[in-house]
Amino acid sequence: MVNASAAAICARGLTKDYGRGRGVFDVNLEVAAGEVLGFLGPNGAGKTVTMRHLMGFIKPQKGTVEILGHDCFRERPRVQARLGYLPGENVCMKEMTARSFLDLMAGMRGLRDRSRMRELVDVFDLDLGARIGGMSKGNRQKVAIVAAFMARPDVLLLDEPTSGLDPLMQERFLDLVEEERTRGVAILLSSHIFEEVGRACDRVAFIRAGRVAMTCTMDEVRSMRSRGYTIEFSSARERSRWELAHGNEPAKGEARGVELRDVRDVNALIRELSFYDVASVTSREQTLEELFLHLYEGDEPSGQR
Ligand SMILES: Nc1ncnc2c1ncn2[C@@H]1O[C@H](COP(=O)(O)OP(=O)(O)OP(=O)(O)O)[C@@H](O)[C@H]1O
Repeated sequence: MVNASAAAICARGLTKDYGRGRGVFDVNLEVAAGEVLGFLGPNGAGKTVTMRHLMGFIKPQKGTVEILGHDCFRERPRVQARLGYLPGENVCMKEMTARSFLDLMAGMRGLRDRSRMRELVDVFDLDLGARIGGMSKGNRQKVAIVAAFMARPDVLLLDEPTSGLDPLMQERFLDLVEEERTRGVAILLSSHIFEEVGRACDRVAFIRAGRVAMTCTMDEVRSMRSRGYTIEFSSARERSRWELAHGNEPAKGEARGVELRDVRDVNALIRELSFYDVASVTSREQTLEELFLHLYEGDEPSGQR
């Protein structure tokens, strides 16, 4: 079990400038034991560079990166002995079978107890006799997952972990993350899949152009989310009346529905609708994707109603 007192994963002021605006700049991250931090951001934002620093592969230009209180670069063997890393790019050796690759990785880690490896092979329905080079992307990803989790690490760095997995295997993977979190593991999970982050993570850090633009808890995310409403008027004429009152050109045809996004004040909406003949109102919560879209697009948050 991990010591729960200090942050298990900690980056402070992490900077690596590759020139022309590429790299990571003054990145601060903390993940506690038993916590899953989602790491979201567009392509090239700096997620993998940050993870590779945490793995001790790269020396920070400025700032510090520590895992379980140890400097990731200077104390690399000590740090790596306690963490599991699932790289975004799969680097399994192609000529080996899954069994020989996992045996090699276990040997390198000095892992004697192979019971967890066998459990994970069963969970992910992995064919140990298959040659890695002949595997599908998803099956290669399963090999990498078993390799990352089999030593029961205290810290997990997961770079786009479900890429290539089918929906059933994605489910199993998310169950595994939950199990590890309950065991007290600190987990940093980078992803482009908002739904996955919403399900698996306690907090989310959003990185853009190498800088952490926002960090918040999933509870904060939930309270920031607005709701969308679909109003179905009793007739197309009634819908046109609504559109005109809102300065919109009424749509032609017989459609009776109107979509409203980002509704903050539901009472104001209900009061307004009382002047119309409404057939039905249905509501929908803004998705995590819609909430963060402005960060992807580089815009300011869209005006809230
Ligand atoms: N060794 C390197 N030399 C020069 N530039 C690099 C190097 N490694 C990464 N970069 C640049 O740093 C930036 C961040 O890359 P990174 O791989 O961390 O993005 P990412 O957030 O993981 O993106 P993706 O979602 O596409 O995987 C990119 O502009 C990338 O081109």
